[in-house]
Amino acid sequence: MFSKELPVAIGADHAGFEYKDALAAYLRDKGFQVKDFGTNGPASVDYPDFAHPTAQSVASGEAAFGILVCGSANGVAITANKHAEIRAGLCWNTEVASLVRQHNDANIICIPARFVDIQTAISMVEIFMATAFEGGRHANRVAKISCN
Ligand SMILES: O=C(CO)[C@H](O)[C@H](O)[C@H](O)COP(=O)(O)O
Repeated sequence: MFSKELPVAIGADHAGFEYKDALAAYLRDKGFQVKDFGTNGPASVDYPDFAHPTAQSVASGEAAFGILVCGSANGVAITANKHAEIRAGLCWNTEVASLVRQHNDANIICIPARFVDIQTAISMVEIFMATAFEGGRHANRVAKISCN
């Protein structure tokens, strides 16, 4: 459902960088371009410093969609959703990863690295990428999300 013409934007803090790197390698193997906003090591960092540029890349249309990873995924989700054009959903299994596309037209998936294994993370990204927004009644709801 997402064009390979545009890169995938991906970012993480120190709790998520290993998952970020594994997901980036998976996506490149599948022929996607990846724009990696870091971080790139275990040194403690602040998740907004990585979530904001990732979200901006999606919001600007530079990236097709985004992936954000931190320990619980709450920090990166809260940060990304500060961008008016972003609908960032926290996902912990493949059913939720499908629903966040079907019902919420999410453009960023947020993954809790300390609470899911890497295979689940990869499977969630696969489902997220392959699932279309259902529109209909959901479009009316999504249209009401923005409050500014
Ligand atoms: O923002 C978060 C909490 O929702 C993320 O999970 C961070 O990764 C976490 O806060 C980092 O915690 P740490 O103790 O500094 O590693």
